[in-house]
Amino acid sequence: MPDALDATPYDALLLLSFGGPEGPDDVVPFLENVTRGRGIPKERLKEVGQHYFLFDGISPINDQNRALLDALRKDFADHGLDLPVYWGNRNWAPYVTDTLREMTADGRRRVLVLATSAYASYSGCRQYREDLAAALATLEAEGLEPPRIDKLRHYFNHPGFVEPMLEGVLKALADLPEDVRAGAHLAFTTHSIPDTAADTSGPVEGHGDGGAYVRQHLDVARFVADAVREQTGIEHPWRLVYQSRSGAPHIPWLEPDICDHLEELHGAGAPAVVMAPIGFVSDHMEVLYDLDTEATAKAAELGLPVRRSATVGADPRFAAAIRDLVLERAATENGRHVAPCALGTLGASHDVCPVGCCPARAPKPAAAGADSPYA
Ligand SMILES: CC1=C(CCC(=O)O)c2cc3nc(cc4[nH]c(cc5[nH]c(cc1n2)c(C)c5CCC(=O)O)c(CCC(=O)O)c4C)C(CCC(=O)O)=C3C
Ligand SMILES: [Fe+2]
Repeated sequence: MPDALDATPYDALLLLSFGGPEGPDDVVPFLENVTRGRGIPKERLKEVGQHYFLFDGISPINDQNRALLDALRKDFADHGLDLPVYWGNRNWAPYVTDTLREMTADGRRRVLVLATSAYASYSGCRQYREDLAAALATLEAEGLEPPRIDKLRHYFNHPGFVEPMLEGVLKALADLPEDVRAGAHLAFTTHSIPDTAADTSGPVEGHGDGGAYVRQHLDVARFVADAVREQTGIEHPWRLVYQSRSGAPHIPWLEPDICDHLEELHGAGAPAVVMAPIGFVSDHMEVLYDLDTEATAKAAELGLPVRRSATVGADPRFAAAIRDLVLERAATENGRHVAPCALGTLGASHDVCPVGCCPARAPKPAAAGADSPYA
């Protein structure tokens, strides 16, 4: 047995995720949960419902989170880190409020949160902090004393997130027919978000110049493309593109869309494309439908060979990265400095979201940040 690791002052980790339907009857109530008050056109909702029905109404995201929980528990146990791991979601059971109620009953007082979004943005960060604040308010209204909550820093550039991704891109390239491999383009993809949300993502100092969301993705994309060149000796042209746009058509969202990009590359004579979903932590519905179904069909129609590289999922290196981040944060809370791990040029992200980070359209209380109403 290695020496026991210690996450004091933290006494639990909460995996906080999106949630997804687990059968046909869940699809409509799930979509209602997701879109409450968010102004998504009815047409878009019908369309997205069809994506889920194509897969028997089952989102892969819940099983992927169960696999990640197993990987985290195994990694912690193997390394003598005695830290219980819980799971709660925004939009489907187990709901985060219920999980926090259970954690309160179990006597947990200091909780660290791991969100299944790696980058800064309202949808990927502050909205989860709002969910936590709403859960805390509910529990307080029930007369309970819920734990104090902190959130782990963004891990988009942690080696345990980036290295499996790089390996996936190399594998996808190797899987292309040899005659088109050397000329293949890399299309790094992430979730499109409204331009205004992108521009105000991350801390206030970076607003107005494109924002942290795009900057962070570009840094990862460049790092991976450079590493591919170092390992293969071939310079593959690359671009950051977007997928899964929703919202009304007159509102600008990040572009180009992956399907338009494939068309453009084909028109320009590209012989093959690797689609690398660097914005996603696991192969959830956006990856299975928007890339593996829609974009892959588009490529087939064009006669363009494509491969889709793997997401990090429950890779043991990712679980190890989370252990590293937990211990890093615990050390900081104890007044000790440890050099934070980060690849690329941006350095490690902040531990505590500053005031004004990734603002909402309509301000709401958000926990686990400098503007949290909770201690
Ligand atoms: C940045 C971002 C991530 C982070 C990346 C990450 O965390 O991985 C993410 C994750 C996810 N989004 C998901 C599903 C949906 N997102 C929607 C809607 C929206 N997402 C947005 C952004 C993001 N979304 C935005 C700006 C909207 C518009 C409405 C709004 O402003 O809130 C809608 C409504 C229908 C539609 O319009 O698509 C659905 C069904 C699932 C579950 C998939 C599964 O079931 O496997 C996951 C993990
Ligand atoms: Fe989404």
